[in-house]
Amino acid sequence: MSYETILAESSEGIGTLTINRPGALNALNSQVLAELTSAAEAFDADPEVRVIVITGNEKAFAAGADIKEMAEKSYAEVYLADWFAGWDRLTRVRKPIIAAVAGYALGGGCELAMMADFIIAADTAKFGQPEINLGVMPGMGGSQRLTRAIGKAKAMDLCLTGRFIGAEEAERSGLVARVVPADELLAETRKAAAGIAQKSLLATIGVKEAVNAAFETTLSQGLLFERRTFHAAFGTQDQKEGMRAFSEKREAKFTDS
Ligand SMILES: CC(C)=CC(=O)SCCNC(=O)CCNC(=O)[C@H](O)C(C)(C)COP(=O)(O)OP(=O)(O)OC[C@H]1O[C@@H](n2cnc3c(N)ncnc32)[C@H](O)[C@@H]1OP(=O)(O)O
Repeated sequence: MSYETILAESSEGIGTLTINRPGALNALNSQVLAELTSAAEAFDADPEVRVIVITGNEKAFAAGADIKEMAEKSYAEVYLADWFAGWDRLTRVRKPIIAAVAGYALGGGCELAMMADFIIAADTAKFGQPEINLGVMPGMGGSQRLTRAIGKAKAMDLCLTGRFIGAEEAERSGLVARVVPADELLAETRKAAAGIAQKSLLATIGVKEAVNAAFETTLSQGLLFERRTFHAAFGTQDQKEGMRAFSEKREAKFTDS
């Protein structure tokens, strides 16, 4: 499958999606939405792919939803088309997704990064929700995911002032999992992805579902979900292999069974 606004390639169990609209700082238009979500779904269905990486270029992960595409839309148009609802497709991908962010991750770009399971940021990364400067507000999850990630005070600060934060503040705030030198971003992200790709896919999907459940359920429901998912692991060959390999002091060879 070939795409115009993204590059999709896979090797060694890692599917990489690179947003490719450099002239517009990777602004997320409808075509990017359609292509990125379709490509992510294709990787999700591809047995050769075990982890997905979403990235941009050194100047921008994505400088937001495409302002020029939206500017003249009416309320009826965006409401009836349920503008941005299509991004929910990405959050239904079951395999782990890592966002590798360098440069600007603003508005929809920051929101896209937060749809990933975790973010690895270059020291050049700049995050923000500047929609307020355009007379609107976040619309791809910023008011919800940012608040859950960094708490009310900081989310209010970013969404109300529109200020940008650097990678270090983003890591301190809990938005970003790790910060790495810009020229090592892709190598470090691939290293993290390769490590995850070695694990049992049954276990990685279990982890993803359980951690995400923490945002959707009460503590007691979440703990029960975690425990039942943990119990289910004992029905897999991968649990036997993982625990035997430990006792036999060797690397486990998981078979996703
Ligand atoms: C509304 C919702 C729900 C979500 C959103 O995401 S709204 C968008 C939020 N993002 C922003 O408001 C950021 C907009 N961009 C900027 O403020 C600046 O581009 C910058 C600070 C990120 C970088 O400034 P710089 O001077 O380095 O680069 P520019 O000359 O401004 O940009 C280069 C080129 O890219 C086009 N561009 C940048 N961002 C967008 C965008 N979000 N949508 C559409 N186009 C964008 C910019 O117009 C310029 O292209 P032209 O030279 O052809 O005008």
